[in-house]
Amino acid sequence: MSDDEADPELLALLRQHLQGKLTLDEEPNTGVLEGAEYVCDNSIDVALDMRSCKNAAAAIHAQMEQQGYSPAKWSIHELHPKTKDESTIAFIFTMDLLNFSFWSEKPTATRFAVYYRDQRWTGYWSLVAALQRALDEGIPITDSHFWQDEEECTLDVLRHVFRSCTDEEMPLLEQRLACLREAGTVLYEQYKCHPVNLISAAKGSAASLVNLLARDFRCFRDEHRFEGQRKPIRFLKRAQILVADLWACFEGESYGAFHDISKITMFADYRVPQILNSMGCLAYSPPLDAAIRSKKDIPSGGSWEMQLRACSIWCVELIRREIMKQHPKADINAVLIDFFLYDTIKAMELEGTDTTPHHRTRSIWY
Ligand SMILES: Nc1nc2c(c(CN[C@H]3C=C[C@H](O)[C@@H]3O)cn2[C@@H]2O[C@H](COP(=O)(O)O)[C@@H](O)[C@H]2O)c(=O)[nH]1
Repeated sequence: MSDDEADPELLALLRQHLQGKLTLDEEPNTGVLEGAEYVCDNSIDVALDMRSCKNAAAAIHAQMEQQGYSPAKWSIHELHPKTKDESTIAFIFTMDLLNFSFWSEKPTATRFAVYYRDQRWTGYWSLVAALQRALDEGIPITDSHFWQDEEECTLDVLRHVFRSCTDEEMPLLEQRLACLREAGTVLYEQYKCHPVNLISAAKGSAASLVNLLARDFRCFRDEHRFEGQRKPIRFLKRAQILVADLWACFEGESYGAFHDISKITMFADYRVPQILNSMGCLAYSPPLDAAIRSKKDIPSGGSWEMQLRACSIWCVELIRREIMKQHPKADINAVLIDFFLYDTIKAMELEGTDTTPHHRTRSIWY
């Protein structure tokens, strides 16, 4: 299609709008699920196994029921903030700005770890622990003015904030500083220096908030072209998990009140594909399986990586639909299923029962 021809999807939307069927700003959508389905339908190295998805749906629902899985669980995690105010919004915004790429090839004893409250924290929890520790030490790490101050917020200060109790440094420190700088500038220029104004701008819509983050912050715009296609596929993982963390932390009230939270999909990271594969829901082609098992680097934005991310999103959506089919009254969405799967694979890792390794992609997207 030549550049001067309008996008057929846009034409369809405008036609519906003109026919009064759709008020554009009433039905915001992120496009993540549609993109995931498209890539999944065109994947040859990752496939969904429907029988395993059905079995997984039954098992996940039963365990979530048994554990009373709900948004309230989020605040129970000992490192997550407990107050329900603007400082918590700033904490969650900072956390999900930097919520990426903690994996290490080193063994547990020497991998990057943060020592805080008498414990060694690794992975995602090392991020949360480091932010809490910085605040305890009087470093305004969640303040966007600090992020913009090149005298105060230097790479060395960030090295101190994320200092490890081993010899390994936190991965991608320079990229993390760049994310803080960019976010500080955008918040200063467009949102009166505080992410609470982003939430207000979204007017209670989860999809709108995700779209605002992707539109205004380059470091949240997690979208990539699949096999040279013209239109990028949107994963928006950190934008989505930011909205989900707000929703869970505030238990769907106040700053976490989103009428369309069901529009948020699974967060395409490196942990949930791992458990979906170990449950038989995701199957890999022999070359991809071999690459993952031998912990080879899977390049960000490559076909394999996009198939892994998209099929994981679509797989969780099919599991969610199956749960709703088996239990029409279940109060479950993709966010809660995702949180449950992440926590489950982390528990399996702690017990040493996590069988296949997760895929290794180093990027700022997840
Ligand atoms: N899909 C998905 N990805 C998640 C999380 C979380 C933590 N969420 C907490 C909040 C509520 C939940 O109950 C969790 O307790 C982190 N990650 C991602 O995983 C990777 C870190 O892995 P590891 O290095 O092993 O800790 C990294 O890409 C990080 O961005 C999640 O929930 N879902």
